[in-house]
Amino acid sequence: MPAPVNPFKAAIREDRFQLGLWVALASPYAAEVVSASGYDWLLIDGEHGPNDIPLLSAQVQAVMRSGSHPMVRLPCGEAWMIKQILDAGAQTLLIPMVESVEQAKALVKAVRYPPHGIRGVGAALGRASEFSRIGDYLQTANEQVCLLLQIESRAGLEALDDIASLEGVDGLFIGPSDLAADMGYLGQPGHPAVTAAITDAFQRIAKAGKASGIMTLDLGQAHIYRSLGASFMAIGTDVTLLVAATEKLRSDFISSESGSAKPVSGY
Ligand SMILES: O=C(O)C(=O)C[C@H](O)[C@@H](O)CO
Repeated sequence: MPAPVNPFKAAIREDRFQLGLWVALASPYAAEVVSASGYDWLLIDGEHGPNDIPLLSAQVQAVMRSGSHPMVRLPCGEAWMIKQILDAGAQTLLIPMVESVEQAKALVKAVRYPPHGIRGVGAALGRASEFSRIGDYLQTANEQVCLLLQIESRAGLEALDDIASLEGVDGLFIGPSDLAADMGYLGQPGHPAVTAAITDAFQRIAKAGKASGIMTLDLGQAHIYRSLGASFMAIGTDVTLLVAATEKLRSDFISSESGSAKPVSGY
């Protein structure tokens, strides 16, 4: 019995667009709630969400029961973190702030078993092999791991062609917020200079035959990125959606109250 097929990796290989959502509440319960909302993938954010490996693993577990595919962003590309989260059952990893082909080569090795990599052999203890019930896991796991690297600085853009050309790199995700910051446009991910850099990056990623990913909270920008050829894209986050929905509900109630009603306390 082989390792489970990675549906996200299969989809981007067949150039089927994948729509995603950012999950940063660091709650398996909240991740499970969102996982039934119909998104192709959910990014479980270990970089900006207050997550550790056990919590990331619990969210992977919660999401796997739904139709969404869990994509885990680690805080950085440490081989021991990669080993633990792959053994815990994650199949798709997003690694932030990749800025050199040497860094990318090390990450490809970290997600692969020898002789093609350095991933430690211990999945028999983890959900990845269904706790050793998948007999052929070691021989079939490499093919089902999807490695996505973040290009989000001028150095990353400089190294993009070499990184994209690497066998074992399945896609590149452009981080518009950090790229804007590095380019001198902190807080302006939609700045024309940033969009121009993203456009060029998408063209180079496509030329290398790899998938291109991005995220935005602005639907207008999302359609621009789609027109530029984004293969996978997140269009919101659980945190910002929760803030917006709760504040709107309160505001709607207050504005819908008739003048005679006793005012709600606190406003
Ligand atoms: O640089 C970016 O943009 C990203 O990598 C995405 C952000 O980290 C995400 O947290 C939304 O702000």
